[in-house]
Amino acid sequence: MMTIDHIAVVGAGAWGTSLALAAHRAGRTVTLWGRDVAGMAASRENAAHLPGVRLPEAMQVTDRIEAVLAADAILLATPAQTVREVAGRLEAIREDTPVVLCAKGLERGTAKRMTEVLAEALPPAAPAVLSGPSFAVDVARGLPTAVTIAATELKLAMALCHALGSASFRPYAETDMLGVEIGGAFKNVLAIAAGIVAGREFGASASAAVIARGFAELRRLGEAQGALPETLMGLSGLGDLVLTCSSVQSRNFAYGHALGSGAALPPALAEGAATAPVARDLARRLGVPMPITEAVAAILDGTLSIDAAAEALMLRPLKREVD
Ligand SMILES: NC(=O)C1=CN([C@@H]2O[C@H](COP(=O)(O)OP(=O)(O)OC[C@H]3O[C@@H](n4cnc5c(N)ncnc54)[C@H](OP(=O)(O)O)[C@@H]3O)[C@@H](O)[C@H]2O)C=CC1
Ligand SMILES: O=C(CO)COP(=O)(O)O
Repeated sequence: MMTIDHIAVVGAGAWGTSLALAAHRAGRTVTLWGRDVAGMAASRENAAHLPGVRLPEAMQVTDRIEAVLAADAILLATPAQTVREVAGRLEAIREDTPVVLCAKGLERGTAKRMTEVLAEALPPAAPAVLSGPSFAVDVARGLPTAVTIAATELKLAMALCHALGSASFRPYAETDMLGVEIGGAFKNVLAIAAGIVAGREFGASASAAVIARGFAELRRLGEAQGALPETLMGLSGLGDLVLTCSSVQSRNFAYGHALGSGAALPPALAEGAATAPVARDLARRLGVPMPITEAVAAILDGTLSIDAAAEALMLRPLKREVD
């Protein structure tokens, strides 16, 4: 079996730092790269994103991209809209170096998935995707977490699972990269919808309806592109949807909650805000009905009020549930 000993993580935000800790706990040699990490390297703490979590001395924290290039596998954990630029900086990697995409989003402007972006920006990479219900702070603290790692070749996905798995971090291998990517990107849009529902105090029944009908949209969008239903019902689809639609710990949910309650929008990253209009346009192109996504995109661009969106969703023509 392919052996992965040295793991480099590109992106020293909440997720990149947590994944570096997971790799360290799994016994790997770990390099964490960030663009402004001198303070973190000295203090052994990511004070901005994971205060109070100590980084082990054995973990190399660096702003030198050359330190990443020799790794056996690279986890790319910067936000979705930066993946093209950041991947481009890795052009000197060895042919077929596994590059694991950890961002959850679609690229603005192109509507491309992260694997499509990587194929264009870094052709020598062997792509993989890591996604699933996993708050960075839970992973950083070593709380039990399960995710999916997908690659076209099962043996690469399995090698990555072996490299990252530990008693607190359990990856499952998968070959349906497309399904895993769609689940991870699209659940953020639905988490904003669920946040809006909670912030506007539409009630617990409405929250459950958004999760179930939102999942119907996720499934339709995924299947229209060839994703497997089992993947969409797995950790990266249904699993992450349930997590982020039910916790204010989710930045996407918190963003929606602020919209719904009229509070100031939080400054933290909410990937779903960029993905919503992209997913809406993609769905229209594919002829897939996605009314909740349409509503979120319209609320975000200011063309529809929350109350008008809720009324329009409730008064859509009555239909069979499974259609
Ligand atoms: N946080 C979580 O619980 C989880 C997050 N994810 C996904 O991981 C991705 C990253 O999220 P997360 O880590 O939480 O976000 P954060 O906001 O915590 O961190 C983003 C990091 O990316 C860095 N960054 C941004 N732009 C660039 C760039 N152009 N070049 C280099 N570095 C850059 C930032 O650097 P700087 O500090 O210098 O600005 C920052 O360190 C998202 O797609 C998210 O959906 C997935 C699962 C869980
Ligand atoms: O993807 C996540 C958990 O699986 C994190 O969600 P947020 O980006 O909404 O915080």
